[in-house]
Amino acid sequence: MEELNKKTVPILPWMRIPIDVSLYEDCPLETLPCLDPSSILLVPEFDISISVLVEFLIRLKVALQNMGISSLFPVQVAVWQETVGPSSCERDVCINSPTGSGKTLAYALPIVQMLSKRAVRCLRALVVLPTRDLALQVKEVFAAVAPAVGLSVGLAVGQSSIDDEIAELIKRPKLEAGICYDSEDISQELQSAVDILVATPGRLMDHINTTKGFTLEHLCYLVVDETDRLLREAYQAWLPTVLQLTHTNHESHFPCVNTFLPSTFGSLKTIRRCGVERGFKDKPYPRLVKMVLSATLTQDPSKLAQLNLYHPLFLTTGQSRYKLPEKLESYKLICESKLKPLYLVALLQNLGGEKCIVFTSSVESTHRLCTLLNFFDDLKIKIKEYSGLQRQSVRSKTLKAFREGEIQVLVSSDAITRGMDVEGVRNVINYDMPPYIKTYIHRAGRTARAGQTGRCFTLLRKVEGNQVVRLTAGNPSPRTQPVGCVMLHWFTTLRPSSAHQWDEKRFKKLLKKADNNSCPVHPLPSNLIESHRPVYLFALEKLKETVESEASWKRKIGFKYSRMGKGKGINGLKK
Ligand SMILES: Nc1ncnc2c1ncn2[C@@H]1O[C@H](COP(=O)(O)OP(=O)(O)OP(=O)(O)O)[C@@H](O)[C@H]1O
Repeated sequence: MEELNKKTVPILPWMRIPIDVSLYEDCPLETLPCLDPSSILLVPEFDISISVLVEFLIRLKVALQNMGISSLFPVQVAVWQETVGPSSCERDVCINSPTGSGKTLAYALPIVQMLSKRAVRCLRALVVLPTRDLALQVKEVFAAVAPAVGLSVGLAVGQSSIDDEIAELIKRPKLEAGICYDSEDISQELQSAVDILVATPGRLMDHINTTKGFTLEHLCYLVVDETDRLLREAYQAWLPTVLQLTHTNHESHFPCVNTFLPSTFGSLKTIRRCGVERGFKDKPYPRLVKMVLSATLTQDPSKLAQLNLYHPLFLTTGQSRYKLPEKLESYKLICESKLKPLYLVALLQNLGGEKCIVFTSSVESTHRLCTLLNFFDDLKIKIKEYSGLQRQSVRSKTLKAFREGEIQVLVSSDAITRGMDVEGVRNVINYDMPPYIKTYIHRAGRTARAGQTGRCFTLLRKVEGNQVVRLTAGNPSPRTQPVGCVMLHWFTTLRPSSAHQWDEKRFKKLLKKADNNSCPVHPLPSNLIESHRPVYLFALEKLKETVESEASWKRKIGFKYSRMGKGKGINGLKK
């Protein structure tokens, strides 16, 4: 169902009549409707004085300019027009827009603008993202614009202890000396310290279940970013829980919801109060507006049904379902399976130390490949791994160094790089061919962002038929085979089903699902490849020693490598 041909008509009727974002153009901030202070006189429904609002709009524009933004991108203009203004947000919004097209600001700016009219502080916007690094990235965007209009942004991702996080999110009443309040009474007085919360599902559920004073009853906006990824993972039923807690009627649309809600949930269950109490004049029940986004938004009705969307408005770019960034150039390199690392080294040298992300198919091969590459001292490129097997603190440190340019090459598996926005990434290399077009889109989308140019290289294995049969039939154990064979086993996943089909053929089929699918061969000078061969052989020997010593160390400390390696990393992320 997911890998539909690009010409397939969506099943859901509202997806068949989209708003085409490609018909919009960049819009300078000066001419953006409703960001111009004079335009607010046309919209007389505020809880704060007009003069304060005018001041806010001026400050919001300055905040955007301080971010280096002088005009809005097409998707941002389209979402702005559909969400801000007199007919604001009567419908939920689904956005399918290419990687790097500016989806974060597309929802952050309207939310901040709309909430600038609020009179009292309470949690009104919740943004959910699948990973901590992504949540941090999105929080930075909100933090750059929200304070300009007096809004406060919080983060719930488990980066700090739960107590520290609660202290940031909940404002406690000042206790008078000598008076000891009952904790139950205090909960009546507690108030949100933030207007906007950016969260990962796990930590969000912790606060819903246990944090006194944490409530979603005032929520006006729910953003589900990287929707297709979040819908794949149930994460303690976070979505039905949030929808139940924000539902305005006494009748639940989710009759089954109570069956999985934790027992502590009962005391926190709230019926959303009327709008006047929440600081919205003349609107009895400001509806919860949902915004869902992805570069590869699912069209699967059963998956989208989980969101319980209200008259959804579908914004997409162009006719094709899968769209690559306009200035992305795709190239392929075809080589023998056992020479892939050698080609990669030559390619990295060819790219001359430009910022680059190398994608592999698993956390294990990420680790091995990165270890191997670091034996090539001549490369003079700082290379680090970034994978779900690492602790969050290690990952964050690596990402920071990559952002700051101390590291030039990041070797990574898929799970944690979706949505990652690192300035100056000029190249993406698919060391292992992506299995799906969606994977290709999200990997390639780490470059050619925000209208910049970028290149995506894919290494394809030229496997001889008899070689495949020999290897797959024998299934050689890395322990008993000579180094060359061991490496071949480690660096290539030869599946019997693919024995008859070269990567090239499968890759061509995969790319056909995207609009701009031309992918010429990237030539590498053979002398460049050959010049690394002696070090390659040495590096393979060193890698073997390293892997063996790591394995014995893990055995010693009782590390259950096989359990971690099969399907999930230590943080529960799929490989
Ligand atoms: N109007 C703008 N002018 C200039 N730069 C912008 C503008 N809007 C966004 N950007 C920049 O574009 C980059 C990509 O934005 P963003 O991360 O929101 O893309 P995205 O569509 O969410 O991508 P992905 O699908 O990969 O998550 C960011 O570096 C952001 O700062």
